[in-house]
Amino acid sequence: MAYTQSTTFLSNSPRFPFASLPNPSLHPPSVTHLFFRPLRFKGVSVKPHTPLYSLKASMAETKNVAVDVFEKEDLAVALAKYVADLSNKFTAERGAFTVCLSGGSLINYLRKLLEPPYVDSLEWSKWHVFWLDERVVPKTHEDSNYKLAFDGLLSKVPIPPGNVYAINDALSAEGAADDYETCLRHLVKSNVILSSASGFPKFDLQLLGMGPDGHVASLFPGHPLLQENKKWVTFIKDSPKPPPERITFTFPVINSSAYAALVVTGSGKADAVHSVLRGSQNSVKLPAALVSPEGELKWFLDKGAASKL
Ligand SMILES: O=C1O[C@H](COP(=O)(O)O)[C@@H](O)[C@H](O)[C@H]1O
Repeated sequence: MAYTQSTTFLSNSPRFPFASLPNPSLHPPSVTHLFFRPLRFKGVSVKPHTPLYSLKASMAETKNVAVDVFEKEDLAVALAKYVADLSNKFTAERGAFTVCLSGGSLINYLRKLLEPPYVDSLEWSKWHVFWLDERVVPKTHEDSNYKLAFDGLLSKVPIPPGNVYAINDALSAEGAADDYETCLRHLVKSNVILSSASGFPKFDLQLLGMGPDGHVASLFPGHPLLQENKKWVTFIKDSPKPPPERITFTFPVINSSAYAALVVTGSGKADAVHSVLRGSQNSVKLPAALVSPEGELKWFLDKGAASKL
């Protein structure tokens, strides 16, 4: 017998040494465990892209949240499939796929897109790539989110250069934010980016990371920018994480997207993950808890990030 769905097996298995396996009786009513996926054992590795376990969370503001926990390598496989499926869906439906990247660890987790079957089969020419946030540094600087994505992904796939919308690095933070918003408004007018009923741009997919403090894009805990509800793109000059000057999408833009994924790994983020997914309704919300897209939100966690759930 190579399969099991028993939580007892998982708890006892040396391969899956969860200190705190999800226990439905411990959860607030807002988070319910749906099921444990079948896992193979006896020397056979976990099926590619099979989550170790999945949670379904219905957070206050978000109707549709899924949380999958993976071995690190499986996370990259699953994320590639998720992005590829959405690329296929949107390119078939409307001949374009608008995808927004974050910086940080996310880019490395997209690496499987550079392998078969995706590298040769995706309609890269129909991709339009944007950034949720960018540091106000030259594009050649080590801190540049553009450089990170270019070196790790974009330079290796045939996306037309004109479809890669980098932030203007010759401008001040304020100027670059205004310039990027103008660019987005133009692309909404020309129907490259769809428009949501609320009037904000509706990207097909936004790929977010989360810092150990719970920040997403360049929206940091307790910062007044969390309340910005008019601008599409704004700037920050006092980012608690260096470099201090950045531009960032605002929450109304993040939350207008059709699909959003939060890719979070490492035990250093376990407290923030716990606060976002298990925090009480009355507690102060970390920025990641304010991610609430019109469409679907999916969390990709590794065991470390999920270790306090
Ligand atoms: O500064 C930033 O940090 C976040 C999180 O990065 P990670 O390395 O902890 O995953 C990232 O999503 C954001 O784009 C970046 O500017």
